[in-house]
Amino acid sequence: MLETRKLDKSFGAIHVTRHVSLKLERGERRVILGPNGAGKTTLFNQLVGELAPSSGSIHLAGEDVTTLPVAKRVRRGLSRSYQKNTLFDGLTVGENLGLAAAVHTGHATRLWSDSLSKPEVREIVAEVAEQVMLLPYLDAKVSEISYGVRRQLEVGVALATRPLVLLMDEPTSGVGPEMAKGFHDLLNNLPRDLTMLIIEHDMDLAFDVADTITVLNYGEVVFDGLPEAARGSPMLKEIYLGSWEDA
Ligand SMILES: Nc1ncnc2c1ncn2[C@@H]1O[C@H](COP(=O)(O)OP(=O)(O)OP(=O)(O)O)[C@@H](O)[C@H]1O
Repeated sequence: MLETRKLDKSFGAIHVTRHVSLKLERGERRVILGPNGAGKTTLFNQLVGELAPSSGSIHLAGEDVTTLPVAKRVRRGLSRSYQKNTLFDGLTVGENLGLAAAVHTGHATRLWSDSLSKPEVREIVAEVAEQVMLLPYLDAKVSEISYGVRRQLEVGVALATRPLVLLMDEPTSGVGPEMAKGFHDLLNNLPRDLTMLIIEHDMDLAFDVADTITVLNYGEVVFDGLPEAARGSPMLKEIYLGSWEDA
């Protein structure tokens, strides 16, 4: 469903992504782990289309999307949720979901209240709000919701485009352990055919959510396999300088 082939990225003399080849099957949930500076965000930015790779290619559902801009990738089914997501603070949770759905379904009009009343848009809002547990907050203004609920809404906005692949960059960063656990449950309850790639620093999320784990170190894939195998790997323990044992 999502594949990278020998992806490389350098910033001048700094080689940040080194021959990264990944292959995610439909419905696979993969977590990309790595210590600070391993190149996780740089890889994420290439996948979403914000950064052009120096060489190599990116494929979505069998098509080469390496040179496609962000919006075109979203239209092809590659959606992302991350802190930089622009939520509209003055609008409600439901309106934010509705606008994302309206743009995706081609119902976006100048008068956005018209767009939101379209049956197809309302249907997506109801479905997504349930998926990301936002039903109690639909009428709340974004400026009034908690940080944790914002993170749920960011995932909801990404899901409102009905993606094939959902990319997330550190979805629980800045969220306390209890809320993070709730967030992991939320991810686990998303439709099984949705392919997910999650960039993460925290190993707890990897073990709670991942079908497969990829570990980057100095821009290179140093592990690619099942969570159980990652847990027992001395090399990975070393990379994480002992923090592995806290997981
Ligand atoms: N635009 C840039 N120009 C130069 N170097 C960069 C640029 N972007 C990233 N780097 C370097 O690439 C390396 C990897 O950075 P990146 O942010 O991708 O790592 P990361 O694994 O996401 O780290 P963290 O967990 O700290 O966010 C770092 O050494 C960083 O300084």
